[in-house]
Amino acid sequence: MTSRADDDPAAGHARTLLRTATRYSGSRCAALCLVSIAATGAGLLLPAALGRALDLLLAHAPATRWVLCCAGLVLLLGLLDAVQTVLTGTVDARTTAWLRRRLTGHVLGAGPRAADRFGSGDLVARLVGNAAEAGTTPAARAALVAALAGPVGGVVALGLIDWWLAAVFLAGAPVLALLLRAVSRDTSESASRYQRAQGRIAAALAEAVEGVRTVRAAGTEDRETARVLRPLPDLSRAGHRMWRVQGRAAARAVAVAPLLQLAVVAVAGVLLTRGRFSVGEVLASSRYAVLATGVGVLVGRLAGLARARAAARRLGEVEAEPTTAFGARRLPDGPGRLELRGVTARRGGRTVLDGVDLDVPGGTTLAVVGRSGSGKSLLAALAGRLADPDAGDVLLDGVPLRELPHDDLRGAVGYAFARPALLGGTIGQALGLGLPSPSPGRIREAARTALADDFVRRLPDGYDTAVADAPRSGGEAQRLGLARAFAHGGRLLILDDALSSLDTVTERHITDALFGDGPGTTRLLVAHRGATAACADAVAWLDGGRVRAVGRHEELWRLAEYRAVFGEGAGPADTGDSDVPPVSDTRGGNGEGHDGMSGRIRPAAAAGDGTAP
Ligand SMILES: Nc1ncnc2c1ncn2[C@@H]1O[C@H](COP(=O)(O)OP(=O)(O)OP(=O)(O)O)[C@@H](O)[C@H]1O
Repeated sequence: MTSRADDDPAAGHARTLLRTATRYSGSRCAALCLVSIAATGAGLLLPAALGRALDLLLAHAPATRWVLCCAGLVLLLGLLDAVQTVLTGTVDARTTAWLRRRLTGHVLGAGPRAADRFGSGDLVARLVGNAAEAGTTPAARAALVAALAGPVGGVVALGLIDWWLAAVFLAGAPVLALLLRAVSRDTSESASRYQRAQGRIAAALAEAVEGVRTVRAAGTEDRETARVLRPLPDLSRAGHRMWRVQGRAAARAVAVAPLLQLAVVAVAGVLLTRGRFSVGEVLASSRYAVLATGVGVLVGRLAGLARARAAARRLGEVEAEPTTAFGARRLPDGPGRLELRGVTARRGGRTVLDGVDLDVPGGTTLAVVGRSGSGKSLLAALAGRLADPDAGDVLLDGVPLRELPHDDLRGAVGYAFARPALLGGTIGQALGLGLPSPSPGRIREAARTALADDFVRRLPDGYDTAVADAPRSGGEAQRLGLARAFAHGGRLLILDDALSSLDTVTERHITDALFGDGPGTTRLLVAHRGATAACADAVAWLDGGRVRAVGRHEELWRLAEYRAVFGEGAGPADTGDSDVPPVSDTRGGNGEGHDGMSGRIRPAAAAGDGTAP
């Protein structure tokens, strides 16, 4: 038998999230519940005290005690209301903060997958807007319990005065119950649609802001505005429906409740004429009838709770996205040997990498080349476990990356990207990101290697300049990204197109420094330029999801199709033979390495299709 959580994982996650969040604000929630119920109790006592005081006053009997009692209850109600307001605010704030912390950690733990699935704008809408709405759930539940206690207490009080009064009320109660059920269901549905439309607007807005230069260049501001706001009619329909549901419920309540109150007062009047009731009891009955039919408050509370739960469900969808699990196997000492064994990765329903095998000995540099979309960045992401393959394994010094603990893995692998995101308050902090104790000396040394030190020192506050106040070109940003990767260190350095915006002289300087830094680091380099590939010990040429060949750049350069990857036509070096040597041919005569690189970088036996194209 499957549970509801199995049927709808997002709803299951939403329930767990709300349960844990409620526990987090547990004592305040309990206090809020008690205060709300106490306020309802005081509200229930007031009519009885009022009735009693009125009877005594009409009978010219001493009524001071009861009048004081009424005044005390009114004061207490005011006080409890104030405490309730403060507690509701703090519970909402704490729960929202907890949800945002939890979801932010989860999104970052899930990696690029969450951003790919939801889009950054929608994620922001969920973590900011929906978290705030979902954060009201514990307080809304407490308020609902108290709001329910009012009508229930009212009916009980009517029954205590005379069972006829309760019977008259209960005869009409099913209509009210149906009304409330419809409010809860319809509001929940409309709130989900409303929040989804909000998310779509946020996602489109984030895209438009990111691409604002393209939009300006194309002169399509109006069209883009229309695209961003396309979900508005949907949003408006859902919003109107929400108000209609509440309005209709309130109108029905207005029609039904006074009828029930009138019926109760009529019965109380009959009992008064028969001498069974005093005037005070008639007053109390009419007040309790109003309390018992207090559906207006309930409608508001139920609608609020339905909106909060719809928002929590959207958070549950994010929470359902699995995070990366890490192992406990320690990384042994080693040179940084990287192995890909039968690595297959699918994206967008397409197999981008299909059973790739590579073996990169420690301390060597492998350049990965291939046409645009051939899977170079994906391979780089798999090599440092920014993503997991759908099949096969990636190993560092003999240990599958999946089995490594988070800190061992991140400490061992450094990354630089084509468009590095600089995170941190100052440039110095951004360069030391991820280091347990970033020393200024280490950061400066790394910046010098990346040829970034000069322009950083020219900034108003040098390394202490706020990232937001440090204008930088694409090449300067890349040099900062490289500096961060160099400062990070580690036995494996992955440069995913991280040199593409550098001028050729700067690139030459950096590659010289990079490849001359001794045998301590293994490097995987996504390269678009022949000059970059030429610096590497070997090149892995990706084509059609496979490693077409591995060899030194100058060796592969003899092949016209290889040259075509770099946009070069057939030249004097062209042998006229378009056949790619099988992988085994590229290894050289000893069957291990290639062209003097024996045993250094080689595809595993099955790597590459090994056939002529
Ligand atoms: N999240 C994703 N969803 C769908 N397809 C994806 C996703 N990520 C990558 N792809 C596809 O996988 C293929 C390989 O992408 P990748 O970025 O690795 O190529 P690349 O060789 O680095 O290209 P380039 O040289 O243009 O940077 C591309 O066709 C790309 O569209």
